[in-house]
Amino acid sequence: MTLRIEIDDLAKYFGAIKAVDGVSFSVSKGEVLGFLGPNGAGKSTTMKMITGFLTPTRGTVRVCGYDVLTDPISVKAHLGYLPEGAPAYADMTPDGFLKFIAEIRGIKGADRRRAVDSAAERARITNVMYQPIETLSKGYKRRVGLAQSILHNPPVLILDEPTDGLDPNQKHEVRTLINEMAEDKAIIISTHILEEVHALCTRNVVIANGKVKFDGTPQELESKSRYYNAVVVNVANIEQNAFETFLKSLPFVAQVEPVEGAGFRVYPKDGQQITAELSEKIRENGWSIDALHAEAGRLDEVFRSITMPNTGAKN
Ligand SMILES: Nc1ncnc2c1ncn2[C@@H]1O[C@H](COP(=O)(O)OP(=O)(O)OP(=O)(O)O)[C@@H](O)[C@H]1O
Repeated sequence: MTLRIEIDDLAKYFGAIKAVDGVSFSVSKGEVLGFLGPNGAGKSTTMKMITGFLTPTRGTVRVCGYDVLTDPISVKAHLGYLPEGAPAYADMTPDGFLKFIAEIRGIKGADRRRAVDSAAERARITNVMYQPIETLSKGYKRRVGLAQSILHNPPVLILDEPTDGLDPNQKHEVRTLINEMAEDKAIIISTHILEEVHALCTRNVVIANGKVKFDGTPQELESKSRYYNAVVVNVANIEQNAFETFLKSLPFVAQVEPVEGAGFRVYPKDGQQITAELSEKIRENGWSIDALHAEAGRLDEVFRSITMPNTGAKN
């Protein structure tokens, strides 16, 4: 495992606001770290400190072994950063903007053309290269930002909500691009989208109120949800009260609650998978199943259970 990003006791205070308060984690080559948390948790502030755009109040950041405070130029050379929102320089074309960024990064001559063409191709923007950025759709603007971040083929990528504002097809394309790049880079992405946690991330760090609340795999994260492996089930040819009693009598069921117009939500004992067993028991009774599906976890609900463990949510 090659450590590419090392963050130790990182903090940023804005007056009395502790935006980031003692965050530590590291990211290795081949990892895509999903950096998650509710609004105002401190994600963007952390990313800005990793990329050298904000000076920490306390703590250290090392990128490929270079300290962001003492060696900011080496850090910037080794990382690509997609900030929130759209690129500045709205009156430039993507071609002009990318050439300009290449120039700043010291990429010249034939190398510059090659770097611009390759980044444009990977970010799928070759068809809009000569159109002013301000006239592009939100999705294309986002992809121009992404092209900028990978222009110098950096070993480390920091992407702040890379799929924000994209339609489902564009989201899919950007996720594919990130997956393509994942093998030989260390990547941090911030996101609000649970689907992305599964589609992209090998590991997740959740922060809230500037502190790390969780560091683990996507599966471990999802298991924090009270809906983890819960099943919603409805049958046609049995009276509802009798069906509820039957469900509660099953040995692998912890809890049953009615779902408005859709039967019952069944919570498993010990978070186990119960879909197959449950459908078998129902069929044994000769009832026909109208609906039976595992509950999809919800990221906001997972955040709640991690950050507010005393509200009845699972912890
Ligand atoms: N320049 C600043 N001056 C004062 N407070 C700030 C500044 N930047 C951020 N904050 C505060 O720091 C906290 C963390 O903000 P940050 O933008 O890092 O959160 P976030 O997790 O990225 O949120 P979101 O998901 O909404 O983008 C918030 O309370 C925010 O208001």
